[in-house]
Amino acid sequence: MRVIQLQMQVKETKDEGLKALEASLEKIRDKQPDLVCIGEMFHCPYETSSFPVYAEKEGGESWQFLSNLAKKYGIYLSAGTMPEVDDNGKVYNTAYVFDREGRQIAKHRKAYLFDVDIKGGQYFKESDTLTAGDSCTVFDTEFGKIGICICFDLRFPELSRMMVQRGAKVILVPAAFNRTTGPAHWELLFRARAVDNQCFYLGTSTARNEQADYVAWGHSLCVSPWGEILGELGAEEGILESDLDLEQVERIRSELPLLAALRTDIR
Ligand SMILES: NC(=O)CC(=O)C(=O)O
Repeated sequence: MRVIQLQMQVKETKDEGLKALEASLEKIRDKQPDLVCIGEMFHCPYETSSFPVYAEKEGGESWQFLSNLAKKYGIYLSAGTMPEVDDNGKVYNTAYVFDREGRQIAKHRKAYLFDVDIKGGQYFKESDTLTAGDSCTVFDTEFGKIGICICFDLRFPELSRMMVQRGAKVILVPAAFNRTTGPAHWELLFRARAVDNQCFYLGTSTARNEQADYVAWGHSLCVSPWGEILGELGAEEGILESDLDLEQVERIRSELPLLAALRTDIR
Protein backbone atom coordinates (compact mmCIF):
# COMPACT_ATOMS: atom_id res chain seq x y z
CA MET A 1 0.00 0.00 0.00
CA ARG A 2 1.59 3.24 -1.12
CA VAL A 3 0.93 6.05 1.33
CA ILE A 4 1.67 9.72 0.98
CA GLN A 5 1.49 12.03 3.99
CA LEU A 6 1.15 15.71 3.13
CA GLN A 7 2.44 18.07 5.81
CA MET A 8 0.83 21.36 4.86
CA GLN A 9 0.58 24.86 6.30
CA VAL A 10 -2.85 25.96 7.48
CA LYS A 11 -3.76 28.74 5.04
CA GLU A 12 -5.53 32.05 5.79
CA THR A 13 -8.92 30.83 4.57
CA LYS A 14 -10.71 27.51 4.20
CA ASP A 15 -10.90 28.00 0.48
CA GLU A 16 -7.13 28.48 0.18
CA GLY A 17 -6.59 25.37 2.31
CA LEU A 18 -8.77 23.25 0.05
CA LYS A 19 -7.16 24.63 -3.13
CA ALA A 20 -3.68 23.99 -1.70
CA LEU A 21 -4.68 20.38 -1.01
CA GLU A 22 -5.91 19.96 -4.57
CA ALA A 23 -2.65 21.43 -5.91
CA SER A 24 -0.64 19.00 -3.76
CA LEU A 25 -2.68 16.03 -4.96
CA GLU A 26 -2.08 17.12 -8.54
CA LYS A 27 1.65 17.34 -7.80
CA ILE A 28 1.83 13.78 -6.39
CA ARG A 29 -0.52 12.25 -8.96
CA ASP A 30 2.30 10.48 -10.83
CA LYS A 31 3.40 8.72 -7.65
CA GLN A 32 0.06 6.85 -7.69
CA PRO A 33 -0.60 6.72 -3.96
CA ASP A 34 -3.29 4.40 -2.63
CA LEU A 35 -3.81 6.48 0.50
CA VAL A 36 -3.15 10.17 1.16
CA CYS A 37 -3.19 11.59 4.71
CA ILE A 38 -3.24 15.18 5.96
CA GLY A 39 -3.06 16.80 9.41
CA GLU A 40 -5.34 17.85 12.25
CA MET A 41 -7.46 20.98 11.63
CA PHE A 42 -5.83 21.28 8.22
CA HIS A 43 -7.90 24.29 7.10
CA CYS A 44 -8.83 25.91 10.41
CA PRO A 45 -6.53 27.72 12.87
CA TYR A 46 -5.90 25.46 15.86
CA GLU A 47 -7.57 27.87 18.30
CA THR A 48 -10.64 27.13 20.40
CA SER A 49 -12.31 30.38 19.27
CA SER A 50 -11.98 29.36 15.60
CA PHE A 51 -13.54 25.89 15.91
CA PRO A 52 -17.22 27.03 16.08
CA VAL A 53 -16.60 29.66 13.39
CA TYR A 54 -15.08 27.19 10.91
CA ALA A 55 -17.39 24.29 11.79
CA GLU A 56 -19.48 22.64 9.05
CA LYS A 57 -22.05 19.89 9.04
CA GLU A 58 -21.16 16.44 7.76
CA GLY A 59 -21.82 16.60 4.01
CA GLY A 60 -21.09 20.37 3.96
CA GLU A 61 -19.02 22.34 1.47
CA SER A 62 -15.58 21.14 2.59
CA TRP A 63 -16.81 17.56 2.90
CA GLN A 64 -18.12 17.71 -0.69
CA PHE A 65 -14.85 19.12 -1.95
CA LEU A 66 -12.82 16.40 -0.19
CA SER A 67 -15.10 13.64 -1.42
CA ASN A 68 -14.69 14.96 -4.97
CA LEU A 69 -10.91 15.04 -4.59
CA ALA A 70 -10.83 11.39 -3.45
CA LYS A 71 -12.89 10.44 -6.51
CA LYS A 72 -10.97 12.65 -8.95
CA TYR A 73 -7.61 11.14 -7.92
CA GLY A 74 -8.92 7.61 -7.25
CA ILE A 75 -7.38 7.52 -3.76
CA TYR A 76 -8.33 6.76 -0.19
CA LEU A 77 -8.23 10.19 1.41
CA SER A 78 -7.78 10.54 5.16
CA ALA A 79 -8.86 14.16 5.12
CA GLY A 80 -7.12 15.26 8.31
CA THR A 81 -9.63 16.76 10.71
CA MET A 82 -11.99 19.71 10.71
CA PRO A 83 -14.53 21.16 13.12
CA GLU A 84 -17.92 19.51 12.62
CA VAL A 85 -21.18 20.92 14.00
CA ASP A 86 -24.13 18.62 14.67
CA ASP A 87 -27.86 19.40 14.57
CA ASN A 88 -27.77 20.47 18.23
CA GLY A 89 -24.96 22.97 17.69
CA LYS A 90 -22.30 20.81 19.35
CA VAL A 91 -18.86 21.08 17.73
CA TYR A 92 -16.46 18.13 17.34
CA ASN A 93 -12.91 17.65 16.06
CA THR A 94 -13.76 15.20 13.27
CA ALA A 95 -11.76 13.07 10.86
CA TYR A 96 -13.42 11.83 7.65
CA VAL A 97 -12.02 9.14 5.37
CA PHE A 98 -13.18 8.77 1.75
CA ASP A 99 -12.69 5.81 -0.59
CA ARG A 100 -11.59 5.89 -4.24
CA GLU A 101 -15.17 6.62 -5.31
CA GLY A 102 -15.47 9.55 -2.91
CA ARG A 103 -17.73 7.67 -0.47
CA GLN A 104 -17.28 8.39 3.22
CA ILE A 105 -16.06 5.13 4.76
CA ALA A 106 -15.08 6.39 8.21
CA LYS A 107 -15.75 9.23 10.58
CA HIS A 108 -13.99 9.64 13.91
CA ARG A 109 -14.70 12.35 16.45
CA LYS A 110 -11.72 13.06 18.73
CA ALA A 111 -12.52 11.12 21.88
CA TYR A 112 -9.98 12.64 24.26
CA LEU A 113 -10.03 16.42 24.19
CA PHE A 114 -6.69 18.19 24.56
CA ASP A 115 -7.03 19.98 27.89
CA VAL A 116 -3.56 20.67 29.29
CA ASP A 117 -1.76 23.34 31.27
CA ILE A 118 1.97 22.65 31.27
CA LYS A 119 3.87 25.12 33.44
CA GLY A 120 6.22 27.20 31.26
CA GLY A 121 4.90 25.34 28.22
CA GLN A 122 1.73 24.62 26.30
CA TYR A 123 -1.75 25.57 27.53
CA PHE A 124 -4.80 24.43 25.59
CA LYS A 125 -8.41 23.68 26.46
CA GLU A 126 -10.29 22.09 23.58
CA SER A 127 -13.29 21.49 25.84
CA ASP A 128 -13.92 25.28 25.89
CA THR A 129 -15.64 24.87 22.52
CA LEU A 130 -15.50 21.18 21.55
CA THR A 131 -17.47 18.10 22.58
CA ALA A 132 -15.75 14.72 22.77
CA GLY A 133 -16.67 11.79 20.54
CA ASP A 134 -17.29 8.36 22.02
CA SER A 135 -16.45 5.81 19.32
CA CYS A 136 -13.58 3.61 18.25
CA THR A 137 -13.16 3.78 14.47
CA VAL A 138 -11.93 1.02 12.15
CA PHE A 139 -12.73 0.71 8.43
CA ASP A 140 -12.20 -1.78 5.59
CA THR A 141 -10.03 -1.36 2.54
CA GLU A 142 -8.77 -3.80 -0.09
CA PHE A 143 -5.48 -3.87 1.88
CA GLY A 144 -7.05 -4.78 5.22
CA LYS A 145 -8.54 -2.94 8.15
CA ILE A 146 -7.32 0.51 9.12
CA GLY A 147 -8.02 2.39 12.36
CA ILE A 148 -8.05 6.12 12.95
CA CYS A 149 -7.73 8.32 16.03
CA ILE A 150 -6.84 11.98 16.49
CA CYS A 151 -3.73 13.45 18.13
CA PHE A 152 -4.35 13.37 21.94
CA ASP A 153 -6.28 10.08 21.45
CA LEU A 154 -2.87 8.47 20.79
CA ARG A 155 -1.89 8.99 24.43
CA PHE A 156 -4.57 6.54 25.59
CA PRO A 157 -3.28 3.03 24.84
CA GLU A 158 -6.69 1.44 25.41
CA LEU A 159 -8.09 3.11 22.29
CA SER A 160 -5.25 1.81 20.11
CA ARG A 161 -5.67 -1.64 21.60
CA MET A 162 -9.41 -1.55 20.85
CA MET A 163 -8.71 -0.68 17.18
CA VAL A 164 -6.21 -3.54 16.95
CA GLN A 165 -8.64 -5.98 18.56
CA ARG A 166 -11.09 -4.95 15.85
CA GLY A 167 -8.55 -5.89 13.20
CA ALA A 168 -6.57 -2.73 12.43
CA LYS A 169 -3.19 -3.32 10.78
CA VAL A 170 -2.51 0.35 10.19
CA ILE A 171 -3.49 3.24 12.44
CA LEU A 172 -3.83 6.77 11.09
CA VAL A 173 -3.30 9.69 13.42
CA PRO A 174 -3.99 13.17 12.05
CA ALA A 175 -2.28 15.34 14.66
CA ALA A 176 -0.66 18.61 15.71
CA PHE A 177 1.67 18.27 18.69
CA ASN A 178 3.48 21.42 19.78
CA ARG A 179 6.93 22.64 20.83
CA THR A 180 6.44 21.47 24.43
CA THR A 181 5.11 17.95 23.89
CA GLY A 182 6.52 17.32 20.41
CA PRO A 183 10.20 16.98 21.32
CA ALA A 184 9.34 15.11 24.52
CA HIS A 185 6.75 12.59 23.37
CA TRP A 186 5.96 12.56 19.63
CA GLU A 187 8.35 9.83 18.42
CA LEU A 188 8.23 7.99 21.74
CA LEU A 189 4.45 7.60 21.67
CA PHE A 190 4.28 6.48 18.05
CA ARG A 191 7.06 3.94 18.49
CA ALA A 192 5.61 2.63 21.75
CA ARG A 193 2.11 2.19 20.31
CA ALA A 194 3.55 0.48 17.21
CA VAL A 195 5.63 -1.97 19.26
CA ASP A 196 2.77 -2.76 21.67
CA ASN A 197 0.17 -3.22 18.97
CA GLN A 198 2.42 -4.56 16.21
CA CYS A 199 0.94 -2.43 13.48
CA PHE A 200 1.90 0.52 11.28
CA TYR A 201 1.29 4.03 12.60
CA LEU A 202 1.06 7.09 10.35
CA GLY A 203 1.19 10.37 12.25
CA THR A 204 0.40 13.32 9.99
CA SER A 205 0.83 16.85 11.30
CA THR A 206 0.22 20.27 9.87
CA ALA A 207 3.42 22.23 9.10
CA ARG A 208 4.87 24.68 11.60
CA ASN A 209 3.90 28.34 11.48
CA GLU A 210 5.85 30.41 14.01
CA GLN A 211 3.28 33.22 13.72
CA ALA A 212 0.32 31.06 14.72
CA ASP A 213 -1.15 31.09 18.25
CA TYR A 214 -0.57 27.36 18.43
CA VAL A 215 2.74 26.34 16.87
CA ALA A 216 2.56 22.80 15.49
CA TRP A 217 5.52 20.45 15.93
CA GLY A 218 5.29 19.00 12.42
CA HIS A 219 7.51 15.89 12.08
CA SER A 220 4.91 13.71 10.31
CA LEU A 221 6.16 10.17 10.50
CA CYS A 222 5.60 6.57 9.50
CA VAL A 223 6.44 3.81 11.99
CA SER A 224 6.60 0.07 11.27
CA PRO A 225 5.07 -2.73 13.39
CA TRP A 226 8.62 -3.36 14.63
CA GLY A 227 8.80 0.19 15.98
CA GLU A 228 11.22 1.54 13.37
CA ILE A 229 10.73 5.04 12.01
CA LEU A 230 10.46 4.40 8.27
CA GLY A 231 10.36 8.10 7.43
CA GLU A 232 9.95 11.43 9.16
CA LEU A 233 9.63 15.04 7.99
CA GLY A 234 10.96 18.18 9.68
CA ALA A 235 8.84 21.14 10.74
CA GLU A 236 8.24 22.64 7.28
CA GLU A 237 5.83 21.66 4.54
CA GLY A 238 6.76 18.34 2.98
CA ILE A 239 5.72 15.07 1.41
CA LEU A 240 6.44 11.71 3.02
CA GLU A 241 6.09 8.66 0.81
CA SER A 242 6.06 5.09 2.19
CA ASP A 243 5.33 1.66 0.74
CA LEU A 244 3.79 -0.44 3.50
CA ASP A 245 4.06 -4.22 3.37
CA LEU A 246 1.05 -5.23 5.45
CA GLU A 247 2.21 -8.85 5.51
CA GLN A 248 4.87 -7.63 7.91
CA VAL A 249 2.11 -7.17 10.49
CA GLU A 250 1.13 -10.86 10.45
CA ARG A 251 4.77 -11.95 10.32
CA ILE A 252 5.75 -9.93 13.39
CA ARG A 253 2.59 -10.94 15.24
CA SER A 254 3.42 -14.62 14.69
CA GLU A 255 7.18 -14.37 15.38
CA LEU A 256 6.71 -12.32 18.55
CA PRO A 257 3.17 -13.34 19.55
CA LEU A 258 2.30 -10.56 21.98
CA LEU A 259 -1.31 -10.12 20.98
CA ALA A 260 -2.03 -13.85 20.97
CA ALA A 261 -0.29 -14.26 24.34
CA LEU A 262 -2.33 -11.58 26.04
CA ARG A 263 -3.71 -12.86 29.36
CA THR A 264 -7.12 -11.69 30.49
CA ASP A 265 -7.13 -13.85 33.63
CA ILE A 266 -4.58 -11.89 35.68
CA ARG A 267 -6.17 -10.30 38.75
N1 LIG B 1 -2.96 18.60 20.17
C1 LIG B 1 -3.30 17.45 20.73
O1 LIG B 1 -4.41 17.01 20.65
C2 LIG B 1 -2.33 16.61 21.47
C3 LIG B 1 -0.97 17.08 21.80
O2 LIG B 1 -0.48 18.08 21.31
C4 LIG B 1 -0.23 16.23 22.74
O3 LIG B 1 -0.77 15.18 23.16
O4 LIG B 1 0.87 16.58 23.11
